Formats: sequence, structure tokens, C-alpha cells
Amino acid sequence: MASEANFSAVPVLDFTLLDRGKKDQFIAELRHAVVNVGFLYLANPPVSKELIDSVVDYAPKLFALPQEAKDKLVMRNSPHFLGYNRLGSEFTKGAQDQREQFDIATEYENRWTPGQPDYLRLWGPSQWPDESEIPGFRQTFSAYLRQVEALSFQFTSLLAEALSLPPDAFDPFFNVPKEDMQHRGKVVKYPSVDQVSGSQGVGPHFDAGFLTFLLQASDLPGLQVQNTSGEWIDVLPKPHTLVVNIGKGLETVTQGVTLATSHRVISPPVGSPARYSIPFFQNISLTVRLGEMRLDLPDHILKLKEARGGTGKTESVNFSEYASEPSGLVSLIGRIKSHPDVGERHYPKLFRQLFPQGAPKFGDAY
Ligand SMILES: O=C(O)CCC(=O)C(=O)O
Ligand SMILES: [Fe+2]
Repeated sequence: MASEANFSAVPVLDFTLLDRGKKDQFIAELRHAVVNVGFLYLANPPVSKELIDSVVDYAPKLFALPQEAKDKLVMRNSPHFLGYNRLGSEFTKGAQDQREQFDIATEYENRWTPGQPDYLRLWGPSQWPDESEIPGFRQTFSAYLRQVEALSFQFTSLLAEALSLPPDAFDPFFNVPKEDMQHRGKVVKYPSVDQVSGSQGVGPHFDAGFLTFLLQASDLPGLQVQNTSGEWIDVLPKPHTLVVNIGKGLETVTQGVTLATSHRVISPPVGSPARYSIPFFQNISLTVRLGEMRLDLPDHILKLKEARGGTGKTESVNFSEYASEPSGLVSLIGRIKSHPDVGERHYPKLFRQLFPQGAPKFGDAY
């Protein structure tokens, strides 16, 4: 019997159903999408169209800055793993990813002092390009990330309802107040396959945290998600949508009822322009231990998982620590594995525990 999770397309949910007296329909569609697919398009999201147009417009301009200006913002400068990475500096399961990227984040003032756990240093200021080189970039991206942050919290309430939980059921995973948190974003460039060495934009991986909200900033194919039969399903760009997907953290706390789905990006075809994307990764509090925070899911919801049958094909690495460690440590370990050069410089002790033989040449994206 074909399990329901052998989806052949990513469902589209229209956010305006909520304002049109059709919340029940939205919630039912959301339940189906998070349980059986782990990915959805959110059409007409409550994010300003002007801001979306503006960040899409800025993306190529950011990468067109002189190499020297980009290298000034290199991630190695930052204990918060924020900043620039050149093409080819990340690997996924041993194979080189063909993408260039800037990690940025919502504003956050770091209050770590020596003696406190290292993972409390994970959040902090972004490295922004010079205002004179790309005027308005910082303000525009900060405003965009703020709006997606607000959406992300609204979305976790809707998700709670879809799982027959009270709307505030996910609150214990966030800081109090919720605004006292940092969420991460990226601006990513995938050059066409003839410009790079190989077609792996980014290899198959799971996202780590709670929810990801992805803006596909080019009208190009490339993003694909894997169903439980192992087939790769295209997630072609659709105007006025964000792509939303479940991270391993959320999958863990929902006891696997919601699905973190493996996905990858294939480099754009020969001769085509570069593909740009702008993901937003919703974080959870650095201090929560997910293993201690099971949600009280009702039986009829737990049964949806059995009805679904299988889970994704891609092997999951890096997430076993969620069972016992604070989420901040899980994230920090993931970041050091992805960016060993940053780890070696800013977290030498933990770096040596993870890599007793010294630095690998490249880090693993996941
Ligand atoms: O660029 C994309 O479309 C997806 C990127 C992605 O999956 C990631 O960076 O985690
Ligand atoms: Fe991803």
C-alpha cells in the first residue's frame, strides 16, 4: 500500500484563508502538510510585498560587491557564525556544495560573560556590509527578518492548533519575551553549473531548528524535496509564496508526528543566470533540552504518524544530541562541524573535543 507520505507535489496553503473565515480549512491543510510532506508553500504570507521585492533585488547586488568587501565580512571573524562564506567552503556528506553565502540574523545583543556556557555566545550581531557600498541593505534585511520572525511565531500557534494543542503550546521552547531571541537568515547564491565544479548546489540535508521560511529569489528550478520512496520532487518558485519546512528540532519535540524532510539544491542549468535564495531559520531558546520537553500530543494525532508509515530516506546525522543536551549546545556543535575554521578560532576547547585529530579541511553543511 502506498503510504500517504509518498507525495508527488508540495501543497500550497493560502494564508488569506485565515482572514476569510476559513481557518478550519487552513488548519486541516496544515495538518496534512506537516505530517505527510514536511514542506509547504505559504501563499500570500503576511510579509510586506515591497520588502520581499526589495530583498530579492538586493541579493545579486550583495554578491556583486568586490571580493575584498565580501572577504572583510568573513564568518571566521564572528563567534556567532555570522558573515560571508566563499563558494565551495561547505561540504554535505563529503561532497562540495557549489554556493556562496552570507549568514545574517535578527538583531541581538550578546550578554555572554566568561565562565558561562559557550553556547550562550552563539547569538550576537551580524557583520553588515558598509552602508556606502550597498545603501539600505542592512535596514531592509533587518525589517524583512523581523516580519518573518513575527510570522514564524504566528505559524507555531497555528501549528499547535493543527496538532490539537493549545495555541501557546510551543511557548516553552522560546525565550520570555519571545522577542528576546535571535533567528538566523542567509542570502545564498548558486552559480550555474558551467561556472562551478559539479551540480551540487547543496547536498541532501535536514534543517536543524524549528521552522524554515524560504524565499526563492530567482525564477529558476533547483530546490527539490525527497519523498519516502526516495524520489526527488521539484519545489519550483511560485510568486507571492514562501516555502515553509520542518526542522529536526520540531520533528523531535512532536515525537516524529511532524516530518523534517530531506531537501537539496541542484545548480542552475548551463548558461542560466545564478539562482538566489533567502532562507530564515526559526530558533528555539538556547537553554531548553528537547529531550525533557515532550508535548502532550493526543492519541488521534499520534496515530497520524502510524498512518503515514515511513520517513525520509536521507540518513540523519548531528541530531542525536537533542535527546539530552541544551539546544544551544546542539546548535553550536552543528555550527562547528559546518564551519571548523570558525570553531577552532572561537571555541577551541569544544573544537578539540569534536576534532581531536585537528581541523578537517572543510565543514559539513546540514
Ligand atoms: O536555497 C535553497 O533553496 C535551500 C537552501 C537550504 O536548504 C538551506 O540552506 O538549508
Ligand atoms: Fe535546508
